[in-house]
Amino acid sequence: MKKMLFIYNPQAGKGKIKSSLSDIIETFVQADYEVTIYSTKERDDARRIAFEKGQEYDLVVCSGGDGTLNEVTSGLMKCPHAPVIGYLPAGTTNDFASSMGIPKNMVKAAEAVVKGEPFAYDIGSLNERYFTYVAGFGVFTNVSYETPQTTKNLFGRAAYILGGIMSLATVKSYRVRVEYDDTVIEDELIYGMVTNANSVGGFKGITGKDVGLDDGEFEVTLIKRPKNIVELQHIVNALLVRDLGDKFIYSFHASNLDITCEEEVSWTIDGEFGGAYTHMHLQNHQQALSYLTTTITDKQVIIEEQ
Ligand SMILES: Nc1ncnc2c1ncn2[C@@H]1O[C@H](COP(=O)(O)OP(=O)(O)OP(=O)(O)O)[C@@H](O)[C@H]1O
Repeated sequence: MKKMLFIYNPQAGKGKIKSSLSDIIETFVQADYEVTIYSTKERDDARRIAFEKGQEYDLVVCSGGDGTLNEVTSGLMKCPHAPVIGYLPAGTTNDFASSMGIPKNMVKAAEAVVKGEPFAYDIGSLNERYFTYVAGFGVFTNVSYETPQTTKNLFGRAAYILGGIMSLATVKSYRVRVEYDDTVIEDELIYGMVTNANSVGGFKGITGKDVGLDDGEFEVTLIKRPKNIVELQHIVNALLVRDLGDKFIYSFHASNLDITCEEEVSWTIDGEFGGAYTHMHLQNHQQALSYLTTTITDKQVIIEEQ
């Protein structure tokens, strides 16, 4: 029998897993897995258990929101021989699941795990921290982690959007130097996003075209500081129509980038607080971990509406 470690966050997404837990376990058992179950009790539990125990299993499946997925990813990135990963999304926005075509229904996601093929996916790092699909700073980025879990659970996705609008009232900017390949950008920015995803904050297509989840490159989106409300409105409109070629937006691909700023820049990583730094090195670890999916094959990315 193949051995599976199943790590789940019972609190994620209004405790969504509770009603389907027995169907999920049955799906795994019917597929001949010997399942060890770990229910997380607090922050960092999922990272620790994935790091300490992950290598003893053929497969690690995790269930939770982006925070739990980030913890399992971070734990397994420290393992010399990481097993394949399965993911059952239970959070609020589930951007990673959208990008990977993983069903939002948890039992269907469990079926996709047992039927799925491994897809070798790029993992990012920001200094010492790993991220699965997004590292960002500036306006919009506090939306997720400054929204308390209870509020997220009550209002779900609307809380993310509302938080974004509220934070526009006090737009903070950062004078930064960004270096990648042979290019240097020095500018005042209100927002920066380094992604390996098709969907961020529940918005599909916001990271640009030609997104390869296994190509060793991030998509980078930087937004310049608007001088007045008209320019701000112009930027919001450009984002709504996904016009990343706008004059206020830098949009490019890079494998590595260095960002420096005289003041500390607070980051969000996969929707949780990711630390504050003056020197930031972002690196793409190409195809570092494999995730099971039924919808991405032969390096072709198919985006499915669910
Ligand atoms: N039993 C628990 N009680 C409270 N918090 C937990 C528990 N287990 C894990 N956590 C922490 O809760 C945080 C948020 O969890 P997660 O992201 O999985 O769910 P979510 O917030 O509902 O989803 P999303 O972030 O996609 O909205 C994680 O950082 C995780 O470490």
